Amino acid sequence: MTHSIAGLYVITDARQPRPVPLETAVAATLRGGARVIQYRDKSDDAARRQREAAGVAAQCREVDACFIVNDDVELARAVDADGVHMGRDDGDVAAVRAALGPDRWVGVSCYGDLDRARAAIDAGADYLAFGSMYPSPTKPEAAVVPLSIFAAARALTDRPLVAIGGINADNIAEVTAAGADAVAVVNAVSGAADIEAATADLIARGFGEQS
Ligand SMILES: Cc1ncc(COP(=O)(O)OP(=O)(O)O)c(N)n1
Ligand SMILES: Cc1ncsc1CCOP(=O)(O)O
Ligand SMILES: [Mg+2]
Repeated sequence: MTHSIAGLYVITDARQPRPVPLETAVAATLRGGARVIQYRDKSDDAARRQREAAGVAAQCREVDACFIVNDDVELARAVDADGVHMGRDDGDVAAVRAALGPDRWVGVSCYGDLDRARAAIDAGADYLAFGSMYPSPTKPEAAVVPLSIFAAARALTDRPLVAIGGINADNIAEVTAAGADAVAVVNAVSGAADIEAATADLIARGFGEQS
């Protein structure tokens, strides 16, 4: 497995029409220092998804950033992504692990559920995501999970732990202090007037200066 799941983990904005062209937004967040990018698009426009994911994959490859595809293992394989992220509605983790082989990341959403985390580990997950940590502007229906989930999850595994949901410049430091290895954001980056500066600011506040 190449790359690491650590630091700021930027998820692309699924809104259509896009407020900022996807390529422009990804280029800015990479310039700001993000080195984990997830392509997240909830539409059924397969041609656009394929085209966009291939474009983001190429942008990530240029700077050796890790590229993850949300939900869709076939798309991840088609664009030679570094991994896939799976939630509760996205299929069987063990089957995805087998389909992707040992060299690509399989990330699994555990929400606030440690039983789900145990099952994900047993099924071969490489990293575990927890959240929503705060009310999320992107997913307002998501239940909020206490910060103590990271200490509890750390007792289960050494795998990277990712925090997601409502994380911004004001609260990212308390999430990393609670034990998250990586912090996934949508709105704190894609909703910013200056995506490059917002990315650099989140990294500095959450992780200190990254090289
Ligand atoms: C890093 C990361 N963590 C959690 C999620 C959420 O996955 P899921 O619950 O499947 O919800 P959708 O993103 O598919 O709406 C994620 N995408 N990435
Ligand atoms: C996909 C997802 N899953 C839980 S919250 C969330 C959205 C995160 O977006 P934001 O960083 O804008 O709250
Ligand atoms: Mg999903």
